[in-house]
Amino acid sequence: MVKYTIAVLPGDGIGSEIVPPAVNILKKIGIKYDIAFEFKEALIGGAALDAVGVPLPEDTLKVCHQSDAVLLGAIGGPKWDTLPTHLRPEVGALLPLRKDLALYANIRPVILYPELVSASTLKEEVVSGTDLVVIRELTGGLYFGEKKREKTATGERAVDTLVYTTEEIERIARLAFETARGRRKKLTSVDKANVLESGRLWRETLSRLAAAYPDVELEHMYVDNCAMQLVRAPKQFDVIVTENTFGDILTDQASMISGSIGMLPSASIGGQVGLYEPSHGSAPDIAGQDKANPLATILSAAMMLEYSFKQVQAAEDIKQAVASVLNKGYRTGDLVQEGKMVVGTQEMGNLVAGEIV
Ligand SMILES: NC(=O)C1=CN([C@@H]2O[C@H](COP(=O)(O)OP(=O)(O)OC[C@H]3O[C@@H](n4cnc5c(N)ncnc54)[C@H](O)[C@@H]3O)[C@@H](O)[C@H]2O)C=CC1
Ligand SMILES: CC(C)CC(=O)C(=O)O
Ligand SMILES: [Mg+2]
Repeated sequence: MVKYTIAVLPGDGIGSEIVPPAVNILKKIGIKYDIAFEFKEALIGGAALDAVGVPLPEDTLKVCHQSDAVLLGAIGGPKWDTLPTHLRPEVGALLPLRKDLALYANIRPVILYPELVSASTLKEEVVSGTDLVVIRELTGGLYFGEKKREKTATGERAVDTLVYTTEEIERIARLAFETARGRRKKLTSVDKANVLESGRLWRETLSRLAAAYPDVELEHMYVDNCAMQLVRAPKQFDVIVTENTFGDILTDQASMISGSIGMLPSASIGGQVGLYEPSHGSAPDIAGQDKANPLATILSAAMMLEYSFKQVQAAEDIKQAVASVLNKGYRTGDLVQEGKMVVGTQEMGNLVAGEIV
C-alpha cells in the first residue's frame, strides 16, 4: 500500500466548507485504490492570525514541507483587510507559502462540462467545447517585486515593481511548451511587450525557446487583447502562458466560460511539494451559509492525484464523479440553471463522494 501525507489548510471564509468534501473524496479514493492518506490540518491566513498572531505560522510551513502535497481552501477576508500589508493573509501567508515551496507554475484548466453550457453567461456557440489551460507564473512578477509607500509634499507615493529574469521566464515557458506538446500543440504567450520592459524580455525568451519546440505553434498576444479574445472566441486557445498578475486576472475572467468561478481548480507545482487550491478566494459574502460550490476544490484534489501522486485513473474517477452529479441535474447556487436541483456545499460533496464506488 502506498502512503501519502497531505497538509490540509482550510484557511478563511468558505475554506472550512469546501475543503472537508474534498478530503472526504480523497478518503474514498484511498479505499478504492489502496492508498493510505494521512491528513494533517494546519492554520493559515486570518484563522492563523486570530489563533497565533501570524498569518503563516512556522508550524504550518513545517507541516507543508513534511507532506507530499498541500490542499488549501482560501484565505483572507474583510476582518484582516486593514492590517499592515505584510500581515495580511494574502501577502503575509499565501505569497510566501507559494515562494517557500518554490511553486513557480500555477496550472488552471478551463473546461466547460457539457451539462453547464447554459450556466455560462456567454452564448452556447461561443463556449461549448472550450478546453484550455492557463499556465500562470506564480513566484515572480508584479506580486513579488519590491513594494513601498513614501510620503510626498502633497500626499503619498506607492510603488510596486514587476521584475523577471531570463531564468524565471525560461522555466515557465518550458513547462508551457511541454504542456502544449501533450495537447493541441498551440501556445499563446500573453504579455504587455508594447509597454513593459519585462514583457519584452518575456516575448524574446519565448520566441528564442520556440526553436526547441518546432511542433508547437507559438503566438504572442497582448494581455488586453487576450482578455477580449477569451470572451469573443475562447475555443481558439489551447495553452496560455503568462505573468503572475495577468494570469490571476485572466483566469477569474475565464472561469465564467466554465459556468462559475466555483468550477475552476488549480495546481501549483515546481517544487518538492505541490499545492492544490481552487482558483477563487474565500467568498466572505456566502461564507458559513452552505452555499459555496465545492467542485473547484474537489477538482483540485483530482489534480493532486494526477500531478503529485501520478494516480491518473483515480483523478479520472473524480472528474467522472463530478460529471455524473452534474448530469443528474444537481447544482450549487452559483450554477443555477432552469429545471435543475439546487443543493448546498455539503450535499454536493456527498453526491460526488457517492459516485466513487
Ligand atoms: N487563493 C486565495 O486564497 C485567494 C484569496 N482571495 C481573497 O478572498 C477574499 C474575497 O475576495 P473576492 O475578490 O471577493 O473573490 P472571491 O473569489 O472570494 O469571490 C468572488 C465572487 O465569487 C463568488 N464565489 C467564489 N468562490 C465561490 C464558490 N466556490 N462557490 C460559489 N461562489 C463563489 C463569491 O461569492 C463572490 O461573489 C479576499 O480577501 C481576497 O483577497 C482572493 C482570491 C484568491
Ligand atoms: C490573493 C492573491 C494573492 C492570489 C489570487 O487571487 C489567486 O491566486 O488567485
Ligand atoms: Mg485570483
